[in-house]
Amino acid sequence: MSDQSLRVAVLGGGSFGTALASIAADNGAEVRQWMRDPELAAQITNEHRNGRYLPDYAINAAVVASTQMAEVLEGAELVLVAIPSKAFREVVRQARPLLHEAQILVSTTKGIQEEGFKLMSQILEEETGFAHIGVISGPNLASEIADKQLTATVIASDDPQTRTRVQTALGCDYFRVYASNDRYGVELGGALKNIYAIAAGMAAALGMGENTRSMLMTRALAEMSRFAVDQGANPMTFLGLAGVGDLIVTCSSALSRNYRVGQALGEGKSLEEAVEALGQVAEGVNTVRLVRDKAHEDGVYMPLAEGLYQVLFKGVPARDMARLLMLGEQSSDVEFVLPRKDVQQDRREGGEPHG
Ligand SMILES: NC(=O)C1=CN([C@@H]2O[C@H](COP(=O)(O)OP(=O)(O)OC[C@H]3O[C@@H](n4cnc5c(N)ncnc54)[C@H](OP(=O)(O)O)[C@@H]3O)[C@@H](O)[C@H]2O)C=CC1
Ligand SMILES: O=C(CO)COP(=O)(O)O
Repeated sequence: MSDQSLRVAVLGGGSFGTALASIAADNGAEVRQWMRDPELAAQITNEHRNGRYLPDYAINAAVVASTQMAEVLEGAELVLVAIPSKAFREVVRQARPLLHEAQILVSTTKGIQEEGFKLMSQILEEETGFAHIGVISGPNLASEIADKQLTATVIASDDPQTRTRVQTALGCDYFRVYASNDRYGVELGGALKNIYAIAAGMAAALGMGENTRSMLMTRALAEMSRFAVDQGANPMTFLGLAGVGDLIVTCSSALSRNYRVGQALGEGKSLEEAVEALGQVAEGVNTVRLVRDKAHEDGVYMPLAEGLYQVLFKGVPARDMARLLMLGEQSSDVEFVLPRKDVQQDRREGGEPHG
């Protein structure tokens, strides 16, 4: 699927941005990558290595990195934005005068902006008003992609041109790109699963078994899709790569930064110590707080997110919280088949004291 005519710009010099830049270059595109660290930019361009974020992997030698955003964006048809959610809007604002309407803008970031509970593609839309906007999300551990492990992702956009252009730009013999038109659902899936990855890392550190991990992941999927439906997303999206696919990988692997934060917490470190030891962004820490608050506000039942919030921010010991969660409501397995309210009703009619 060689794409020699294409120019790709990647904003962000972290692990995922670098892995995607290398794929596009493997595919024959002319790739420029922007970052603010001049030493790292020189290392990528000259040594074809990202010593800070992906030290063990070779990057395609055609990737040219720079701290000059104008050079990177000039002539780019496709712009991938791989910047953590806290700095995303600031970087898009910096880029805005250099962008033009014909460009395809794609977020790769799995996080939420606190003000207005905005997802990253909504920020792209607000800041530019462009028509070609999309999101990449899926089970995509950056180091495995850099190692060319067989991987799949999703490009989600309601714009067909965005979907097909990204499929040809990034699809290759080790990276498959599936299409979705549920941009909101795909993006929400990527952000939400980080919450449960922290919980899974914590459960592993506490010595909990495989049954527990399976229960956690499956109930996480129920909780994520319940929240998504409340927010107007299509719950079927959660059956795909950006839902259950990303949930599986992030809840199973210490290559996930969110999982590693959970592990550190389970080993008894404080949140500050866990985040500091990681040295990179774990989006889930912020997401758990935002989602828990939003769920409260909107009346969505999210016991796992609430429990994790109590552990992270209120000092409740993780093991005590796990026990408490086991005493919570025994509700419907798949609530799109048997609604939760029907189970509650059955229990009331059956004379149970607690609904
Ligand atoms: N890594 C992965 O496996 C995957 C990550 N993602 C998502 O991709 C998003 C970001 O990519 P990822 O590469 O992982 O991130 P990293 O944490 O590896 O790197 C973050 C990058 O963003 C830069 N950055 C941070 N703040 C600013 C700022 N204010 N101005 C300019 N640059 C800034 C950093 O620069 P500096 O070094 O100078 O601080 C660095 O280049 C994450 O939010 C994550 O959800 C999605 C799929 C997989
Ligand atoms: O999103 C990811 C894998 O799909 C990476 O997760 P982390 O941000 O937890 O490393």
